Amino acid sequence: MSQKNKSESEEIFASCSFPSLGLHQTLCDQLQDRMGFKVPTLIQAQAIPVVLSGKHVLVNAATGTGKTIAYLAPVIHHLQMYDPRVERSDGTFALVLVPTRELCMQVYEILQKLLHRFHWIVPGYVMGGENRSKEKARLRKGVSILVATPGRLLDHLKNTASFLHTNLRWVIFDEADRILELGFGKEIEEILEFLGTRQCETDAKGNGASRHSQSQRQNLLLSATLNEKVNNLARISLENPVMIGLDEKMGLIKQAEYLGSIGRDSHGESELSGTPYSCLDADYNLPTQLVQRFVKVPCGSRLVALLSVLLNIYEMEASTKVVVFFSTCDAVNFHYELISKFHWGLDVQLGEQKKYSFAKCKAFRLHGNMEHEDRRTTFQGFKSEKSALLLCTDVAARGLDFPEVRHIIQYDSPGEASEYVHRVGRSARLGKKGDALLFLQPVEMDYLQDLTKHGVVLEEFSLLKVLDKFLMHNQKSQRGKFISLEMHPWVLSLQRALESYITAEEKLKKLAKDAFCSWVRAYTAHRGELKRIFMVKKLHLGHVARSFGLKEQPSLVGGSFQKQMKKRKREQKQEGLSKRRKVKAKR
Ligand SMILES: Nc1ncnc2c1ncn2[C@@H]1O[C@H](COP(=O)(O)OP(=O)(O)OP(=O)(O)O)[C@@H](O)[C@H]1O
Repeated sequence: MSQKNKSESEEIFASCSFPSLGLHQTLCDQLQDRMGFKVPTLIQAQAIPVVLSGKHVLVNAATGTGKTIAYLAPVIHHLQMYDPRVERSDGTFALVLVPTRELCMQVYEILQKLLHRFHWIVPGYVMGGENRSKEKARLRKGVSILVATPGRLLDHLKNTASFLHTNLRWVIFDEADRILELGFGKEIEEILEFLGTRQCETDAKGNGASRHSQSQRQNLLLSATLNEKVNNLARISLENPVMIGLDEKMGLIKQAEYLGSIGRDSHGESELSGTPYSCLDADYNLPTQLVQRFVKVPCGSRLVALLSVLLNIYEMEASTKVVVFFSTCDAVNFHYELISKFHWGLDVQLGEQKKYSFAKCKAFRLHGNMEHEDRRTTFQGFKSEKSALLLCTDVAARGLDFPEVRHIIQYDSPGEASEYVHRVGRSARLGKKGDALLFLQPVEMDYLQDLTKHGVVLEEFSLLKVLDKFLMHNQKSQRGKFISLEMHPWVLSLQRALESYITAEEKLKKLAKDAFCSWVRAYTAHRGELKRIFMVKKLHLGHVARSFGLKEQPSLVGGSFQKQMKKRKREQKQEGLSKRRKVKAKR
């Protein structure tokens, strides 16, 4: 092992074994034989003993560091030791709340593997999009460890009388920040109300006597980023939590501040010793081996730049996995259709015909407007391919563990810096290499400062070098001489080819127009501080249209769009008015 690899793996893996953390031998064998995990990751080594001890825990650690096992293993350890053995009729002992359906499936699949030798502990899931009656039937039979998305869980808590949770001992919020950002805050409050906030209040309410006296409630909260909403959830749900994985460089003062910020007394019973700490300034945890770059591209050349970057990646590495993030479902649909169908034939000197295909591998798409079953197939398909391209919205940004993703391209910028962190976190997992590339237009460069505020620093990627590679024979003498990207011969000819192709393909043209409209709408929806950077006023809509391969100016495309924009403005005005009225009324 080279020195570099050695130190990288030392940063990820601990120098102890799973049994030494206190886990049952059969479970350790299962981790090794079934999952191939020989030693724990650092975060697992820190978290497992604490979770085993029964304390409430807040885990804040970089993406891809093994948080899932850090909570599942201790829960299974305890459950498999219950005497009498847990039975289906005992209902649910552990509840794992996750933000998305894909993450729900992912955690459930890991659970299935871990429980292979503990057949009496039954895993299960409930999530939006699934058949309610089938879920009801499963809950009626009994599920020992339940993975759930918040909306559907609440639905069952309210409407499925046979859902037994009087033995509930663990409530785990995985990707807590995302759950809250997706607007599930209200559902979470209601869920906590149903289940009792921190203690085993269900027993106190006399909802059923337990065969298992161990049922003292333990809540766990896991998040790769911390923010005010997560702090609030921590405040409501955790009792004297132990902080794990928070930034080592921060000292005790920061911990105390953090504990203060979530309303805990740092001199009280909170566990402060021995664990690394907090990122009050919302500095984000990013894998150190991740190479992060940005590319500055004028709006009208964005599509050509994206295709060229993809072409370059697959020419350099015949087999690799790439994820490209877009801001809207329509944009994903358009680019997916284009990339799957468009091949560019170019007459090269000597009469040769070179055909460029921009995805030399299987392409997938994933977004929230897809049918549930299609989402599931994409998720599994992209996971199992060795070389593949995934075009997606932020539905794929959190928690999903796609093995071996090397490149993350953020074609549309992510908005909040925390979203940036989660998107790039789909690569460079567990010490593996990763390259992240963020597309920015010249008018958006201030976004880099916003990232810098959170400790994220990006280097510039030289797109011209990539474009020069594709120069035709007769243009090669001019290599390195094009200063303006828009005038680069490769850009000009590819753009022309794209525009003719899209104009000729009715279906694609329609997709391009829809994508154009929704893209501009999404651009207007940037929040707070970011509005100053991503300003529609600064955009040249004709150039935006070019970035969807449209020759027509937006006025031709935008009849319905203009109407929608007007409607939106009216609605915003109305909202503003009613808010102001409410404020007045309060006063
Ligand atoms: N001890 C281990 N040894 C080897 N691989 C491991 C170990 N623990 C976890 N992994 C693998 O590491 C990858 C990342 O794990 P996981 O998805 O739990 O990370 P995470 O911290 O939850 O990431 P995110 O914040 O993005 O959700 C997975 O592929 C998992 O199978």
